Amino acid sequence: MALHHSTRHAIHPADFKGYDTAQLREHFLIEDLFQKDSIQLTYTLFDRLIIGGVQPVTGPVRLDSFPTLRSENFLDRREIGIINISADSTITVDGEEIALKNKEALYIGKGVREVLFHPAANGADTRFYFNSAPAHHTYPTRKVQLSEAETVELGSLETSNARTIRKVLINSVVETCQLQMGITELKTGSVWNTMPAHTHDRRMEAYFYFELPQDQSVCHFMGEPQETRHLWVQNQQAIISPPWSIHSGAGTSNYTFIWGMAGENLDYNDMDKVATPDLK
Ligand SMILES: O=C(O)C(=O)C[C@H](O)C(=O)CO
Ligand SMILES: [Zn+2]
Repeated sequence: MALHHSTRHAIHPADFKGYDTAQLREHFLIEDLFQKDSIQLTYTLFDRLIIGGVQPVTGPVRLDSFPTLRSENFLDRREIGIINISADSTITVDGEEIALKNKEALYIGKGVREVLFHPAANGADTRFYFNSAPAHHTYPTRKVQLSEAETVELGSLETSNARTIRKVLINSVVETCQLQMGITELKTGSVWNTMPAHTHDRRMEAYFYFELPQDQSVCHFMGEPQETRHLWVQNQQAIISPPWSIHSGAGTSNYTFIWGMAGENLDYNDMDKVATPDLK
């Protein structure tokens, strides 16, 4: 089976305070999301979100179940949101072929039996990033184009945080049980995402950084607002953000990232913002 999985446990913020660099990276950074012809996934016990990457090269890659799920099919009790971060390609959902251009998203509801990720027809590099959460209702499979996303412009060049937030899988656009996903693009010259920072105790979140130019990195900040730590993140790596943690980063250049959330509600604006001078 071309699927590699690992589990990350939920961490108490009092323990988090004592972690050194290696422990922070072991528990919160996902470094290896793409391997030829396989699915690489991390099952986190924060809201049981699965964070994964698929890189089909020589043929289709099937989204198989794995022992942790104890279900016949991956989506027997789950929903999934997939974003194409590469060349135009296709995904087959129970026999129906769906074409996805770069940055287009696909929501697949609970109960689908077979999902196949196909390499691009012209042999171009093909990569899909996905988040999956437990689901208790079946909502229809739906492709979402970037033009359909709820889009907001935030920040400014003066504060180095001018960015476009595209809420792609959000309840004003598509029905989901608990998943929300979107794409935030930093403008040239802007480096700070999610500043002012926030927490949302009702939801955990994952950030996947990409389109980071070669030799550039993002310094990601996490932790309770008065007890923050940082991790250096490279292109196409992801961070698990517990509900009690801020999630904000500054790059050595601009970049793009996909955010995904699961938890208690579907209210994107349910955030506890932290005034920047209060961060420690
Ligand atoms: O740059 C931002 O601000 C974001 O993209 C924020 C995320 O969407 C988020 O943290 C949602 O809770
Ligand atoms: Zn957030």
